[in-house]
Amino acid sequence: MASVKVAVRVRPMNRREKDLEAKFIIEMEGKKTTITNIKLPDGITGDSSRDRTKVFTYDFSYFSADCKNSNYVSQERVFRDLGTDVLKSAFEGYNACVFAYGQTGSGKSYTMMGNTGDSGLIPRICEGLFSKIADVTRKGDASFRTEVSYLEIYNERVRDLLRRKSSKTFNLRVREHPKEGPYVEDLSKHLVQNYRDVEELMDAGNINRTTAATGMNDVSSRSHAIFTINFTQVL
Ligand SMILES: Nc1ncnc2c1ncn2[C@@H]1O[C@H](COP(=O)(O)OP(=O)(O)OP(=O)(O)O)[C@@H](O)[C@H]1O
Repeated sequence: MASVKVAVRVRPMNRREKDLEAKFIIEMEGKKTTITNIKLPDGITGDSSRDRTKVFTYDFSYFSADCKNSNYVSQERVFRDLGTDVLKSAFEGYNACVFAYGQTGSGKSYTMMGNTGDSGLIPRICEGLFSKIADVTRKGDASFRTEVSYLEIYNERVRDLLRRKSSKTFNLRVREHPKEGPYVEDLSKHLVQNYRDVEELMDAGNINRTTAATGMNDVSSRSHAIFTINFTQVL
């Protein structure tokens, strides 16, 4: 299995874009994503040396703007393509990570969290995780301890989103463990038994994020949140 997989997903146009009669400049076929520079309106000069078309190849190119498009995929399919390997690796003992990158409103939350009734990657990964843990525990092979942490990096400072305000909430230090690699000193860990517990902690942490606490939208591009689930086998 490749150690890194990259997918790009195009969301449907929103009301504003439709009102502006915006045109799609992205096309997808198989793994390929093609971007075509639009023709500049008469009178506006651009850099004529730029290629009109650029083609990129990713592990997956998903086109969500038209359900009849051959590159349209369901949330379930996104999970099968990207989430199942994460689960497999985690149970093989590897650290696994999924992250979404993109500008405000580009569809990160939709892909990661999904909607009521059609969940995204994180709920599906958690469901898979807890169901596998339940399976193994039922067979009496092992039992597990599952803990979560939630932090925000804002203005290059690390902040614990799940701890009541104290000296250990803000400005946490990132350190390097000789065997286990980088970690955040004093980051709180919270025991969870099921996805409901995970969801409650995510909701609590989201309230503490700088964007929510200040109501400032412009900070969202500088605020990065990292949610970690750690499960260890208890003998
Ligand atoms: N693949 C998709 N299919 C259908 N609708 C989508 C898709 N991706 C995003 N949307 C819709 O687009 C809007 C913006 O998406 P979303 O809130 O996920 O963006 P975001 O990148 O998380 O934004 P922010 O950084 O501001 O939190 C939402 O209304 C969402 O439902």
